Amino acid sequence: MTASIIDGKALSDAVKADVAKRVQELKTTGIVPGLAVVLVGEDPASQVYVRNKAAACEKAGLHSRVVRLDADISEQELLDVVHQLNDDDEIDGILVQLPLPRDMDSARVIETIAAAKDVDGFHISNAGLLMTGRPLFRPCTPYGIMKMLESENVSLWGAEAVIVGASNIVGKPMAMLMLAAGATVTLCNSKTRDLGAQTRRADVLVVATGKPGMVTGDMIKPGAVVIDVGINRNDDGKLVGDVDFASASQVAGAITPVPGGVGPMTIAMLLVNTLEAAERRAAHHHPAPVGL
Ligand SMILES: Nc1nc(=O)c2c([nH]1)NC[C@@H]1CN(c3ccc(C(=O)N[C@@H](CCC(=O)O)C(=O)O)cc3)C=[N+]21
Repeated sequence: MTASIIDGKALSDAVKADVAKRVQELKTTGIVPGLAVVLVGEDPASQVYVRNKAAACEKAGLHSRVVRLDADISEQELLDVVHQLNDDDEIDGILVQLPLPRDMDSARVIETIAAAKDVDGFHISNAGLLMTGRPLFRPCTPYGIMKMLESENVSLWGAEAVIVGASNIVGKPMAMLMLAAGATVTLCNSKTRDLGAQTRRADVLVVATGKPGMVTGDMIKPGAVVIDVGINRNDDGKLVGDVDFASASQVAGAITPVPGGVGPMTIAMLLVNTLEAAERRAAHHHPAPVGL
């Protein structure tokens, strides 16, 4: 069998075109959605992502602001910047690029972002809302994966979903979204005893470990849908996922490529979340009557 390739780039373009349309509608009410991206330090990979996010905002008509801070800034200075953005009426969404340098307490920084502006969905309030079935912001990567499965008509109702990697930003929220969609969810981690025995049960397999080539074709059930969240740069500078694409695509029914799979969807869903934050602001916004 040769898997069909799930085109995340094409779907992300469609999602962003829809966002652009809704942004134009919102602008007729006088509201422009605004995203602030805070980048601490000069990690080259982070620079690329931040540039891509700003470009995507511009193209869809959102206002974006990149706040660049020195790597040696104190945690308190970073918290002050976050407070200012919380109070800034032009900003609907705040994203602090992770990982933060050195000894900074990223949990403390994330908990300082106003939950209503936490378009990453990483704040404990948003994690709790998601877990209890009334999400405000869904974390962008798992949200994008749900969109991809929906667009491929993959039903999760009663399906076996196996997730490899239990991070707060991908694995755990992914499990919550798939559970809510009716899947029986298995969440594996680095201690899982026989990983292949778990992954071979999956109708839908999500791999988010940060280890290139971790999942190979022999670990996949024939015909399964395989979602590769990994973005690793190998020795010759090429981007590769956490799944060994060559062997996996011989067994899977459908698979996401790297690049051009999950990554572009993550950015598209960031725009969706920012738009929705602005739409909620519009719903609460009551301009003073003319003449008063
Ligand atoms: N607070 C926070 N929120 C994030 O969402 C966040 C973050 N921190 N830190 C870093 C990671 C990484 N991330 C990516 C998004 C898109 C692509 C993407 O579009 N990738 C392209 C390739 C880009 C390239 O060529 O390098 C693709 O897969 O096709 C990659 C990586 C968001 N992150």
